[in-house]
Amino acid sequence: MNELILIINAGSSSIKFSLFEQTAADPVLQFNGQVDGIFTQPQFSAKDAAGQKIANEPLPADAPKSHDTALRYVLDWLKGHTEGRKLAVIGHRVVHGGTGFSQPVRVTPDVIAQLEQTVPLAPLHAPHNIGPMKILAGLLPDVPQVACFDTAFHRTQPELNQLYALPLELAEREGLRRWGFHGLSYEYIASVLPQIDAKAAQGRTVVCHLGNGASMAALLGSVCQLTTMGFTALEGLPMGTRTGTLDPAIVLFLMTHLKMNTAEIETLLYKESGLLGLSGISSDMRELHASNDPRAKLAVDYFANRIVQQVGSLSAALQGLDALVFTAGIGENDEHVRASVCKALGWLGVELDKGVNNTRSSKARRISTEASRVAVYVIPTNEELMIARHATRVVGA
Ligand SMILES: Nc1ncnc2c1ncn2[C@@H]1O[C@H](COP(=O)(O)OP(=O)(O)O)[C@@H](O)[C@H]1O
Ligand SMILES: CC(=O)OP(=O)(O)O
Ligand SMILES: [Mg+2]
Repeated sequence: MNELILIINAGSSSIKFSLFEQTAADPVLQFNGQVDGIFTQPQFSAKDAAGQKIANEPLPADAPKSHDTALRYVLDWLKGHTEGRKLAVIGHRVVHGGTGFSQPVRVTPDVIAQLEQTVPLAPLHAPHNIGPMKILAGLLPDVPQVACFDTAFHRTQPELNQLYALPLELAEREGLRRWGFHGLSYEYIASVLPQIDAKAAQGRTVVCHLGNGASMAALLGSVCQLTTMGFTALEGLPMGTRTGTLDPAIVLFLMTHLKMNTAEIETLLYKESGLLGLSGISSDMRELHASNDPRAKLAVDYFANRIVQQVGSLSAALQGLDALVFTAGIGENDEHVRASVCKALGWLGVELDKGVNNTRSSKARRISTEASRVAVYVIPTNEELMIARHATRVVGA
């Protein structure tokens, strides 16, 4: 029987996992699932390869609410579903590769020590990316682990698009550059685009990764030219609880005028702003659409407006636009956000097919009319498959 590949994609409030079987061709999915609401109401769910729900249960109420508890719950469940099967490799999504990593690497104690330096650069993610590596090294010391980085895909951006206008020596010494994130998602989209739209794959495509964290990337011939996130996953679009781009002088004002300290400002920028801060209601698009409160509408409108502005900026970097792709939680599921973005892009030749846009599906699909000058697609992302491909290659090498 073929060996298995386990993928862990730990987010700020969830741990997603996928189990693949190794084959001579692409890894084949067996199960996937997650524990979400880790700090609120931790809930475990899992699906089989056909997408059927095979588990959906709350974690024990008396267990500590932590990533550690969530990971152990996932591993226990997997044990019962992988009886007698050998695990060949474990792959991890790591949000920030810092200056040290621009390629997937085998996890060693030295790699973990280097990754620990990146915690201040990705406070919502890095601790939860590193934690599972340590737990799994203890539980399964013989299984190799591979770390795959969200920042790696963006190293192709032209130098001008990676720089900040800071003194060059300081920026170089401290790694103050526009790293970019969600690279595994963009890499997956770039890998399937040739089958969906060969012209766009060779041409100019803007991908909108709109999840709880949200960013956009301009791809020329599937190679990244510009992305909206920068030194950290705070720059660019507003997000569930993150501000997106701000005038940095606001931070100085908070420090000098309101006497806020670093921890308070970090909490404000990462956890209390974005859709949650604007609406005062929720970080979740579903709850905002369900609300009649004008502030819920304000938050949704603000989000869509920023996306439209970024399409302008990214299209300028590409000198035109052949295709626009929506992906991740909001991009794949939210027809309202897609419709308002596309409506505002009418001047660019975007024409949405409303019927297709409003039809729910988990498949990749074109949602623009045949006449639309820019082709618009919804393409479900698959960061886990991308990690499985990398992990297999790294341990095979
Ligand atoms: N059916 C839906 N309609 C609108 N938005 C949705 C829907 N399902 C999920 N979302 C949005 O997607 C977000 C989660 O996206 P996801 O890509 O899983 O984020 P992350 O990986 O950053 O946790 C939720 O916070 C919510 O805003
Ligand atoms: C980089 C980032 O924001 O990741 P996520 O969308 O998973 O929070
Ligand atoms: Mg995500």
